Amino acid sequence: MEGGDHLAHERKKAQFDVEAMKIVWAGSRHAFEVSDRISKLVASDPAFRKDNRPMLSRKELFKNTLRKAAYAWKRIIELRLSEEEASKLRFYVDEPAFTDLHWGMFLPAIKGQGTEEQQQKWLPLAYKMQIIGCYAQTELGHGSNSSKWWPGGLGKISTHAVVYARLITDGQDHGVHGFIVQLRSLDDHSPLPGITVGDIGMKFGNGAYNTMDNGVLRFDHVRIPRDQMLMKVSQVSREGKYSQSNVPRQLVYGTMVFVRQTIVADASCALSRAVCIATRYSAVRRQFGSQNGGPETQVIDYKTQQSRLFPLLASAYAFRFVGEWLKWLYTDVTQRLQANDFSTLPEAHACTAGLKSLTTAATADGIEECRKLCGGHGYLCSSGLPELFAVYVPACTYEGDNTVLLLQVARFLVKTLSQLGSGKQPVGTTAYMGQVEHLMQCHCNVQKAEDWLKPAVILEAFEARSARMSVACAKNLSKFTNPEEGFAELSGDLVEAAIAHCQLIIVSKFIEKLQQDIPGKGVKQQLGVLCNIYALFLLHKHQGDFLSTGCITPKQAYLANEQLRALYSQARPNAIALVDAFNYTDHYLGSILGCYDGNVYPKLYEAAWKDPLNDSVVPDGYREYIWPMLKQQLRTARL
Ligand SMILES: CCCCCCCC/C=C\CCCCCCCCCCCCCCCC(=O)SCCNC(=O)CCNC(=O)[C@H](O)C(C)(C)COP(=O)(O)OP(=O)(O)OC[C@H]1O[C@@H](n2cnc3c(N)ncnc32)[C@H](O)[C@@H]1OP(=O)(O)O
Ligand SMILES: Cc1cc2nc3c(=O)[nH]c(=O)nc-3n(C[C@H](O)[C@H](O)[C@H](O)COP(=O)(O)OP(=O)(O)OC[C@H]3O[C@@H](n4cnc5c(N)ncnc54)[C@H](O)[C@@H]3O)c2cc1C
Repeated sequence: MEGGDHLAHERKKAQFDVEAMKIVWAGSRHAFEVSDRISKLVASDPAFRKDNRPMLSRKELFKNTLRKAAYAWKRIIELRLSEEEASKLRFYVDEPAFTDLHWGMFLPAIKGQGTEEQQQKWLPLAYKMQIIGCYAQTELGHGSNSSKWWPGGLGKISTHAVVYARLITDGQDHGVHGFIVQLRSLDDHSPLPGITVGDIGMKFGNGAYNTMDNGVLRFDHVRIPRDQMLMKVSQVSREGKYSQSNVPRQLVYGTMVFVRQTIVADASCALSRAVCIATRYSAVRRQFGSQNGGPETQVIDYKTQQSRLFPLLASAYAFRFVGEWLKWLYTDVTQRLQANDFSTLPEAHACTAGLKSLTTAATADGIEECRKLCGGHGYLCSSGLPELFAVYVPACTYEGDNTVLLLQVARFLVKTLSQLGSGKQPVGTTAYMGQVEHLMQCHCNVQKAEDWLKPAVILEAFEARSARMSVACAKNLSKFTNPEEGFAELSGDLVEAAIAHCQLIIVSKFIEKLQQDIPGKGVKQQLGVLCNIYALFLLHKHQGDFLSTGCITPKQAYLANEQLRALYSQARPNAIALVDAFNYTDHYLGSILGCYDGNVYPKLYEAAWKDPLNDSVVPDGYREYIWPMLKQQLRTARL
């Protein structure tokens, strides 16, 4: 079967308005229109070709990224793109570059930690890209103060960096502060005196994150002008006197709150991309199961395929909505900070850290699962999945190792519980802790499988599990005379309690989304199915927690699984339409297996012949190495 839409029969099965779902996914009609327009702009411009990335050497790859970045910037200026449009352009160009750190961390660090005066001096230069900055926090060896190691953009391109270093005045160590440091000459790009800087070397996977110049940086007696210390949080006077503003010191880490929030939104994009590929391919692929000489079974109809794929589809939507909410939370906390209200900063930190950890871990695992769901073809670069995995997986490490971040959440939970005694009522995502007495003894009253479809039932089960796990940790911690020793000893349990809390946040935000007015035929109903799949999949996966804390009975766990199977059957006819709703172009997906028309096999065949190895019938090296070997064996055989 050549040409045409090979997935048309699947698209006809949809029980909801796909166009309306596209708007829900994008966040608003305006966001959809911007995204749609920019994705087509990028897809139709050959300058943004990316299918050759895995074939290029590091130097070619990097130069190509510089070309794309310069070209993208030129187009942004020519087309007078807004900030929203420019960041969509970056998204669809789909290539990590030094510009990410410039726009995503260098600029926000100056905005968040610089004084008005500092912002006036540096931001215009940065906005016009007359200087290029990076974010230099991580060290080669922890606390060694020897070398910065890892900052993206540092290796070869940045002219400036926000460097995090200890401030010592009059022999007194005031802790870590941010400093704007010029690294390279603006004339010939050579490192300034006393500065050693370079790339740290090739990273995991071909193409992938190797478009980025992660760098190493050393200073030898480098003098930083006093007014280049970011001074919103604390200051050093001309006389060398150190003082602090009336704001919490934690604001020094504010850039991380911002970036972690964007990483959660990105997780839904990376996961939905992998899921789109695996879902379309699962509908195209037929394997075994033919009856009475009919066609073989589409692999998407195997229950095992559904039980691996549909929770990932549901997770992509769940991460989308929690990402939307997190953006709102971040905007809210930023407005409060501007009004000197710092009360919600700890919660914003805990939410961004915990959700970054959960969503990136699930997305990295999910991409790999999608590769397996595509069988052997998933391992081909032309499936798009190997590069997606390689480029995505460091998200589990950068912006804070995921386990370290969960420990931050655990500290926040323990602190919240300890404050209950003093009558402080928890708010926001920890409000449920205010009902801790009820949650410690409540009984789930599910009696039949459909009872698991009630949002209140699901919420109470997740709240009770989270509260009971946190309370158990707090009780165990109180047995230690040294709290830090206790925290270290119980860190495994604390991480699990933090995971339970963050899963509750994601489930509850999905449920809240469904309480909104959602237009479009069948759209809300499909989202309801996905929400229940997400919650019951988690419940099934973590049933050990739910059972051991006594939140549900074994019979109720069994009923949850029964309901989950029924939900998979409901999702099945809508699966292709649910991934179409992401509105990804074939260029962005970068995958033959996931192409919109499902015409997979001719495209795979054609792509194979484009591989450089197939440029000649006899490969380079044959004459040199193989032919003499064959000749030798022929001679031996004749003897
Ligand atoms: C080719 C095409 C190009 C196209 C171009 C087009 C042009 C583009 C135009 C527009 C484009 C726009 C694009 C934008 C793209 C954006 C993408 C951004 C991508 C970013 C990629 C990310 C790269 C990665 C960067 C990094 O990794 S940076 C390094 C990050 N490091 C960490 O995260 C370290 C983790 N460790 C911690 O977080 C530790 O907590 C700490 C901060 C190091 C502190 O540790 P310490 O031990 O000193 O303290 P703690 O005990 O941990 O905490 C003390 C108290 O502070 C509280 N706390 C901690 N952290 C925070 C925080 N972040 N916020 C608030 N509070 C915090 C903590 O709770 C403690 O409180 P207490 O009350 O208990 O005392
Ligand atoms: C692709 C990429 C891009 C990056 N970009 C930048 C950048 O632009 N700027 C920048 O400054 N940095 C950047 N980084 C560095 C990144 O932020 C760090 O790698 C990350 O914060 C983890 O720190 P680490 O490497 O020191 O890991 P470590 O802290 O050494 O972690 C190693 C292991 O120890 C465990 N561990 C560590 N501490 C604890 C603890 N307290 N309790 C329990 N377990 C613990 C961790 O869970 C992990 O398993 C980047 C990293 C990568 C991979």
